[in-house]
Amino acid sequence: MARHLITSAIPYINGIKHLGNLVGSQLPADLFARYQRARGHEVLFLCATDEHGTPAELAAAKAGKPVAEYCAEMHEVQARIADGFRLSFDHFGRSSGPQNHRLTQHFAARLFDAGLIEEVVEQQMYSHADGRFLPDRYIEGTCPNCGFDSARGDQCDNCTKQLDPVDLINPHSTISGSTDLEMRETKHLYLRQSVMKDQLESWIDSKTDWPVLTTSIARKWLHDGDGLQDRGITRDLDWGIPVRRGDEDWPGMEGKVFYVWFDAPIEYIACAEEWVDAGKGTDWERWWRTDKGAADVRYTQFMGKDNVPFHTLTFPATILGSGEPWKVVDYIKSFNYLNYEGGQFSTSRGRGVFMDQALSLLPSDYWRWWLLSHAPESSDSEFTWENFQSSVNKDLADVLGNFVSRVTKFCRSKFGETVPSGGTFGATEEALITDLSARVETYAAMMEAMEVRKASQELRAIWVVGNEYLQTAAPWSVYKEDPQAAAGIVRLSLNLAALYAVLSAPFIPDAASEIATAMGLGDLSWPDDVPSALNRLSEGDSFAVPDNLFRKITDDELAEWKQRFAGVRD
Ligand SMILES: Nc1ncnc2c1ncn2[C@@H]1O[C@H](COP(=O)(O)OP(=O)(O)OP(=O)(O)O)[C@@H](O)[C@H]1O
Ligand SMILES: [Zn+2]
Repeated sequence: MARHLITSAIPYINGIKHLGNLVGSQLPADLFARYQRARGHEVLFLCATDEHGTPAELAAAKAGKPVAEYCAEMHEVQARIADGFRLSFDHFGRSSGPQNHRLTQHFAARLFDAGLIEEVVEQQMYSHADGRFLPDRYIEGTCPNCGFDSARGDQCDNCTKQLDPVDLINPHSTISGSTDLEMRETKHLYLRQSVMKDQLESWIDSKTDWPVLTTSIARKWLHDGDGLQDRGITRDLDWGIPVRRGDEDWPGMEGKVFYVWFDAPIEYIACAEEWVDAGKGTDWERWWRTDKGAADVRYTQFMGKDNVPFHTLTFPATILGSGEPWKVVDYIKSFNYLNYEGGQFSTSRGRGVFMDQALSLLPSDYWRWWLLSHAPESSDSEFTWENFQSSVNKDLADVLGNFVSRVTKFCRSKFGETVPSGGTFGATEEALITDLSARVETYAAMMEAMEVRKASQELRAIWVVGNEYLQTAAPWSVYKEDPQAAAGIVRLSLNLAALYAVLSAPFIPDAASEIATAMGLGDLSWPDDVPSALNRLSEGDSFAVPDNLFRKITDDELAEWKQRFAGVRD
């Protein structure tokens, strides 16, 4: 039995996530976790909300709530929606929890002792009207690069250039609108990533099996311009993890907090501690400390491309730089972007379909199937309502749903709701079993490799094979001449339905469990081989005809939804 630690990029707290966020991180991580559990492996699957930083403060201010209260509420909202999508986290934590405070302060102390943190006195924008510094998104102005007039202090949303507040032309405070700003001295901590460049580079070079998307982004940051830059890891903000050196004060850093990108990945570790503190596990270090039992853990991370630099460089620099035996990631599965109807999904602009809205239209399996089978792996992909309708109707309703419905209904009409006896396997059945054996092997290999689209294609092909078999074997015709032979075909087909439940569960867990329940399958453990899997239901076992598993999306619905989601969410 292998041990898999799996983390999804932690979703930011400032709103409900869109379908792009879901398919770029949590959903494929869930697919992999479900698959590894089905294979009998020990899995710890963690996710959390990412709660610090200026966007959280701004969103709370807009909602008229204290930021801590806002985050607590939004965490509950995100947790509930994650449940709705059947995301099978072992724990869904919070980066603002006390565990993460302690660990983040601990790492900062270790890095300081190792000479990897530098104290820098620098100039930052100070607003007289607001009586505070204006980091990141608290300041807006004209982009020096492209001329966009509402570029933020940390980045221009138009040209994506990373900015420093001091770069902005005609800057103003986003709190008060005031332009009465001045440059003031303030002290900040910098993580000396540049010192670790060679170590990080040879570590990245050793990852020859990683997606090119992951390693190419890491290399770009290692080499572009003057090479890997040191990064400011503190901010003049109230909301965040106070800058402390372990449990001691940090002279000169009073009133400052760590930057969100420093503490967010540390939450992957803190979340395991939260999992124990919540009474769900007993030993978190067994997953995270190689000196305390984590040496045999395989750690896989899932994320969208914009998160790659922090996971390939900043976070590894943090944990390697600590000099302590923390588990380092073994594989980073990254994704391109899912776009929406000819443009981008955007939380800030309310563009696209958001997770809560999706669930109000259709059950989660419909979305899970479409999103995973169109995952933006080798390039960006695009959600269109037409494509969604066509995939759902064809793959789920016409292929899988139809197969299960036809075979169970036919059996009930001729043999009743028990698996019929009699009949033998002929050449058609032998060919089917050979074909399926090869396909199931390919499917498993694709799941193992996290080739999400290819795995979905193979699963669909496995469903198609069943339909074709039923079409060729035609038990409804055979029955007229030879009911025994028809019984054999039906028994095999019922077993196929049961096998489909097992194989499909990582993608569409609700439908899979409906099929399994209808077939009287007690467990969804992975088959050792196809021939024995097709004997799981024996003669005389009872089954039920499941309710219509999937319904079709009508043209009227398509038109209505397309229009409803064309604008901007309020
Ligand atoms: N359009 C997209 N397609 C795929 N993955 C995405 C997309 N947008 C964001 N992601 C990924 O979603 C995960 C969660 O993102 P997060 O909550 O930080 O929002 P974000 O990146 O700020 O997105 P947005 O700006 O649209 O809110 C991250 O791993 C991110 O890389
Ligand atoms: Zn710009």
